[in-house]
Amino acid sequence: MTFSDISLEEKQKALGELRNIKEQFAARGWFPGTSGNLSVRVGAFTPDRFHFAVTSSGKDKSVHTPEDFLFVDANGEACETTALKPSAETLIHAKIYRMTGCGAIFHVHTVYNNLISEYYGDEGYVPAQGIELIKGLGIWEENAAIRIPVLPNYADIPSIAKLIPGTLKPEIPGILLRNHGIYAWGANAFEAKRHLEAFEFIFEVLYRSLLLPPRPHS
Ligand SMILES: CSC[C@@H](O)[C@@H](O)C(=O)COP(=O)(O)O
Ligand SMILES: [Zn+2]
Repeated sequence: MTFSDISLEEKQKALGELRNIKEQFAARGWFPGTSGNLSVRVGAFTPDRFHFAVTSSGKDKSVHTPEDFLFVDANGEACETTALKPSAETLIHAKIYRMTGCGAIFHVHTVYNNLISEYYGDEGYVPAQGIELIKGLGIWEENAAIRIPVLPNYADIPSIAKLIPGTLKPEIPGILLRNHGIYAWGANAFEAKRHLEAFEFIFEVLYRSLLLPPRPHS
């Protein structure tokens, strides 16, 4: 399937979803200082051939403009002639699509995901157990213990993308970059948003738990 085979309706639906998500996340303060990026896949998928709409690089994501998104292919190259630059982290999105075949990927920088990724960074994963919102990740096992992968935050994005196949765990729909932010994905925009919200809730619980004083002996 080429990009021009994908219906205009499907492309517009993807852009509408991105616009909605962008507005909601911006209202939560999840895009400080132009950070963060979003993408939604369109059309058919094979690991080597797919297309997605992605945020353009360096924009203020708290306002809507006609230059907010563009379509790219599996190599992160623009599908149409445009002056817009795709997100600097487009290759990370492309690698996650290639590995998972998912339908949407959302990346945000928050204080909680930064602090927790640094706290557990040396282990290479964030452990979590006994938090109800683990179910929001689609993991329904009783008292599930999960490990959320943490990758080093190299300045060279292809070097990060190369680590993804060895790091990504099929049952965990997200990866942290140390002291940077999280990538969360799902089969579609609804699911990717639910996963991202669940991760952020888990990080806040973990962080605040670290601050609780020891319980007095009873
Ligand atoms: C302005 S700090 C954030 C960037 O370095 C980057 O990590 C980021 O998330 C946004 O980059 P962008 O190219 O706008 O998609
Ligand atoms: Zn980032």
